[in-house]
Amino acid sequence: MFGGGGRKRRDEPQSLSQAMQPENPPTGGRSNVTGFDPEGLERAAKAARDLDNSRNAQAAIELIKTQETTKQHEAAAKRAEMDAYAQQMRAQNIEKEADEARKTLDAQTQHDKHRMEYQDQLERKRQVDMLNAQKYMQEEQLKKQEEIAARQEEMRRKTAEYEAELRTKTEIAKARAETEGRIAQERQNHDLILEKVRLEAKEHRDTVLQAITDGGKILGEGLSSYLEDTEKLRNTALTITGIAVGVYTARTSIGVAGRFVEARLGKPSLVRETSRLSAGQFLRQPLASTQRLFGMGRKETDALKGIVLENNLDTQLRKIAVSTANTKKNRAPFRHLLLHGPPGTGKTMFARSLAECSGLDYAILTGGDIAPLGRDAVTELHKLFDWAKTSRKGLLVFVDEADAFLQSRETARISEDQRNALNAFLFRTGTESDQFMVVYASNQPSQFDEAVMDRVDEMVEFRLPGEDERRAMIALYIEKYLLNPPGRLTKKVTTENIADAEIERVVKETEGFSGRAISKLAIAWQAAAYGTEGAVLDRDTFFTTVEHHKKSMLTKEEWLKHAAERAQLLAQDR
Ligand SMILES: Nc1ncnc2c1ncn2[C@@H]1O[C@H](COP(=O)(O)OP(=O)(O)OP(=O)(O)O)[C@@H](O)[C@H]1O
Repeated sequence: MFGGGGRKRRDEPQSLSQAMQPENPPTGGRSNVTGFDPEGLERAAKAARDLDNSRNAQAAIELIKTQETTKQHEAAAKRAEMDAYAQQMRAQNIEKEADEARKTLDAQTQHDKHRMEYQDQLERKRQVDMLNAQKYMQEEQLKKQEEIAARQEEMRRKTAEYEAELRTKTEIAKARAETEGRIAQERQNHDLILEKVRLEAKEHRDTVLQAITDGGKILGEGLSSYLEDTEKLRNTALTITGIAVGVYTARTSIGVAGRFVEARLGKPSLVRETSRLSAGQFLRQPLASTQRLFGMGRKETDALKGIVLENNLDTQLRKIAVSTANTKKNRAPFRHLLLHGPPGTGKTMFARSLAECSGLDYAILTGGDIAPLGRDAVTELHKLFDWAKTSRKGLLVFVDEADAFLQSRETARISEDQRNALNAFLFRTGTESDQFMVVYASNQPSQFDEAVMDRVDEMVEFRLPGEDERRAMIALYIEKYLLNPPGRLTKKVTTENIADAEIERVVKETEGFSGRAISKLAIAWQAAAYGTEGAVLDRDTFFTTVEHHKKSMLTKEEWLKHAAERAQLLAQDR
């Protein structure tokens, strides 16, 4: 190609014989010095010459050339193949590299994710630690404040004692000085005083003698005229009898009032409401109170009056009421009850009614009142049970929201004071008693301490009212607040276009309502009616009020849900 077209190269042999010609032909014939035998070469040269001279030499050369070209083409094809192969390999390499890069990126992303998660965990942990530290600091602070308060109280007490002691000493010294002074003076004035006394005695004697003389004279005259007048005699007898009766009544009343004042003063602060008579009540309703005191009033016999319950629960509660009344009659030990279920389902109502029907007094306390009492809670609880023991009739102690106070000592985080209060409560309720029965009410009884659970003899579950119960409750409260409101002065409500179909619709719409919610709904109907001229409740207002109530209930539920979630998160963080 580079040799100038088809020109032959300078050293290229022109023929086969040339090609076979030895370059340096041996000069000295057959030499055996190197062991090389030239004869073969000569024969080959001769053969080549023969070939040159042959007619087919040119064709043979052409053939060789053609073969050579073919080989060159083959080599080129091979090269192209190799190039293609190299290309393919390069493409594969690129793909591999991309693959590797992707994997590296994935690994990097994963690593970053783990790092972020770890950082997040660290951050959470840091916050939890911070919260714990803050809590610890607050507790420490509180402890310190309590210690300071205790120290101050101690100092105040000591100062007061010291002051009292000083005051006493001063008083004694003053009294002594005064007495001594008076004695000295008395001694000095002795004669004068003697004279004065003598004169006073004489004067007194004269006055008395004169008075007796005058009195005798008047009395003699008066008595004789009085005895002669029978009208006056009868009047006198009546007056004396009246005075005697008055004195006797006053003495008895003072005794009774005294007993009530004592009872009132002794009422423990933990008791929020009680059926035991108080002095205030006695003064406000003397007649009713006296009747109650001596058990003269009309006694309720139906423990479930005004309480709407599903059939099974109704039966269970009636049995409890009968057995409690018999327990009291037979002076057997009372059984303790646990009433559990959602708020506003009638637990308190039943406890009150149970006490009334079984002839017991009742006292209502709330679990939430115990914690704020701090270390005084123990004393107050002892006071409560001591007071319970003084009840003549026997006392039903109703502990509302009991879970707030009787939480498990194992799981719940309760303070030392609460723990002591719980222990005091357990101590006082540990043995059977025929003086008081405890009725616990709770929305979350699962949080109770094991020992409290152990003290419960019977458990009763109150559920949200079903359709039938809601129907009965709506009827009950429509009667109570709209058609026949209690009290002579309360105005009756006139309903317009409200019949069974409307009530039925409300029964459906109030699904999920508690007894309390239904009674509040009836009160809202009443309020809406009182807002009109003539106290009328029409159909539209009837349903709008229900709608409004439902919305409020949903909002409340939302809030409660959020509060529960927040509490859960807090608990997790802890
Ligand atoms: N079963 C019911 N039948 C009739 N009225 C009911 C019933 N349940 C609740 N109510 C009404 O709801 C009011 C509140 O009921 P109660 O105080 O007995 O509920 P509770 O279960 O003790 O609630 P909490 O757990 O909040 O103390 C009652 O005064 C009454 O008007």
